[in-house]
Amino acid sequence: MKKLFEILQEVDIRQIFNKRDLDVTDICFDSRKAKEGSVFVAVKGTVADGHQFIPQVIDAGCKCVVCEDQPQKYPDDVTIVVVENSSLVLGKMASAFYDYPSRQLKLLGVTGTNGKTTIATLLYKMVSIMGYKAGLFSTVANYIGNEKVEATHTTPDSVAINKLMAEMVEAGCDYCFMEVSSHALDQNRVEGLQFDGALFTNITHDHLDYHKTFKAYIEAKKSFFDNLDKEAFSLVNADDKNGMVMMQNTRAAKNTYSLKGMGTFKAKIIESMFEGMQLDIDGHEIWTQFVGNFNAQNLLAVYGAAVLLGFDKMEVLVALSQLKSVDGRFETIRSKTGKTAIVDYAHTPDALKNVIETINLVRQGNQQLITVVGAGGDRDPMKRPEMAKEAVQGSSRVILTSDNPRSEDPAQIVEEMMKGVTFKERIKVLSIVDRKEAIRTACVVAQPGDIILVAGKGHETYQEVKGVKNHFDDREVINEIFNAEE
Ligand SMILES: CC(=O)N[C@H]1[C@@H](OP(=O)(O)OP(=O)(O)OC[C@H]2O[C@@H](n3ccc(=O)[nH]c3=O)[C@H](O)[C@@H]2O)O[C@H](CO)[C@@H](O)[C@@H]1O[C@H](C)C(=O)N[C@@H](C)C(=O)N[C@H](CCC(=O)O)C(=O)O
Ligand SMILES: Nc1ncnc2c1ncn2[C@@H]1O[C@H](COP(=O)(O)OP(=O)(O)OP(=O)(O)O)[C@@H](O)[C@H]1O
Ligand SMILES: N[C@H](CCC[C@H](N)C(=O)O)C(=O)O
Ligand SMILES: [Mg+2]
Repeated sequence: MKKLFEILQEVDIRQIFNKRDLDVTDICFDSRKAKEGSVFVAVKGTVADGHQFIPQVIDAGCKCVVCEDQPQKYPDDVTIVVVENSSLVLGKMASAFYDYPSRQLKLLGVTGTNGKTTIATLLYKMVSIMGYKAGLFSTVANYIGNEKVEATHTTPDSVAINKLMAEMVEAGCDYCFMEVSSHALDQNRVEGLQFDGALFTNITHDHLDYHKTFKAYIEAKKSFFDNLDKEAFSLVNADDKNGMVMMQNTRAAKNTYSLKGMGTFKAKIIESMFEGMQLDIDGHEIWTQFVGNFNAQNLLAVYGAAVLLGFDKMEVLVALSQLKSVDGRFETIRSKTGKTAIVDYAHTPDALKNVIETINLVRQGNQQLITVVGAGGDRDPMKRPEMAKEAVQGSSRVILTSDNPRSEDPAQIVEEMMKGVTFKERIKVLSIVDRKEAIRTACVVAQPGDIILVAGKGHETYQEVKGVKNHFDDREVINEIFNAEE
């Protein structure tokens, strides 16, 4: 429990009505969860406006409301705090309520279209190998040390972040690694957190349904770097054409990583195989259990971030060579008959292109690549034809299927993907809307030695259809089919 004035300490208040020394038991921004003792923060969202629900929360017993527009009527025993921007204030209040946990941890945030989960998870695993306790916020799961906490978002809301981070501090974590999505940046979910470092991977086509323009999408990512303290470090991928843009207005120390040219941290791929690749990182050769140009970039980013966090370079390199692939990212399953399936979370055109290029780099001439891929419903529709185009260009055959259709008709999504396939290319494309059937067909068509890429859902263990999440796991489906093979 805290006093209201304590959690408002770092907040710019425009006006305050009634008393400040109220007891506060929790911070709430959803009227449906408000109770006596809650401070209700009215946030203008993408669908609704929290201000609409102020009468309801007062009825529920709330004695304090933080808002942008002063309500016309409210009882005398309710404190009204008027601020410029409620969602910014929500982050600051949440930090204060939980005793500023981000200031008690070494906190690194990772942003970019692809690679966030991979890099944040590998850093979390790496510092654990080196003997430190760490926390993780990721798409796949959150962790407090070894304790797994289910993730609902890539980056949760600011109250959930601070609550979990306080538990990390309580559990004795020294480090925290966090994926920072563009939605989170746009909605100020990380406001009030003190980052020691920020990392940028890349920016390519995604989420234009939300951000509308690519410029706005870049701006959202860039805001992360604009808001860093001068004691923090930034680390960006210099091989991405918007890498340097991220650091244009930052006060933080500027660092880059690059496989292609100059950079604070540099690496080269020496040899690639299915099982892994030999890398030269900063003049040292190491064997890693990852493949692909993008994974070389990810590993270099992990190395750079760890060094900037103060770890010994040689110790970092040793730990790097011990790291294994992340759940649902380039996960390999082999059949008794010699077929190889790869499950990967590539759900953007760029990720799909990269993963297919990687497979083509290590596949022998006589091995066919059969790609099974779909695109999510209620998400950026513009990426659909692009994803099909990438799949067709790099594969021997393609089966277009359903991902998470959500509220949409999956057959319609497949048709939209089909628009990216030219008439001439159609001969190598099949549409099978049922994902299980699509995977089964790919496995049947494949000959011993062939590779089946099942892309888009990675670690997911459900398929969301019309608001219902049905159990579905690409890896389970593949194992079942492979086990039934003679
Ligand atoms: C589009 C989007 O990002 N929406 C997020 C946003 O909700 P919103 O702005 O739409 O909320 P709203 O419904 O307009 O309501 C506005 C306010 O009124 C309140 N309200 C609403 C109804 C009511 O009865 N009472 C009430 O008080 C709401 O609690 C809210 O404070 O803020 C909520 C709280 O933080 C999020 O849970 C919610 O995530 C939705 C569920 C979501 O699916 N988000 C996805 C797209 C997302 O965030 N994805 C990224 C990953 C993307 C990637 O990189 O791949 C992520 O970080 O997970
Ligand atoms: N550095 C990278 N550049 C491009 N593609 C990548 C990179 N790293 C991983 N990928 C591809 O993108 C997919 C998703 O990777 P990852 O989960 O690490 O990204 P993410 O940024 O966390 O995605 P999300 O926004 O969905 O949380 C991987 O399965 C792989 O195909
Ligand atoms: N974080 C991404 C995940 C997409 C995964 C894909 N399987 C889908 O459901 O579209 C998003 O919300 O756009
Ligand atoms: Mg992620």
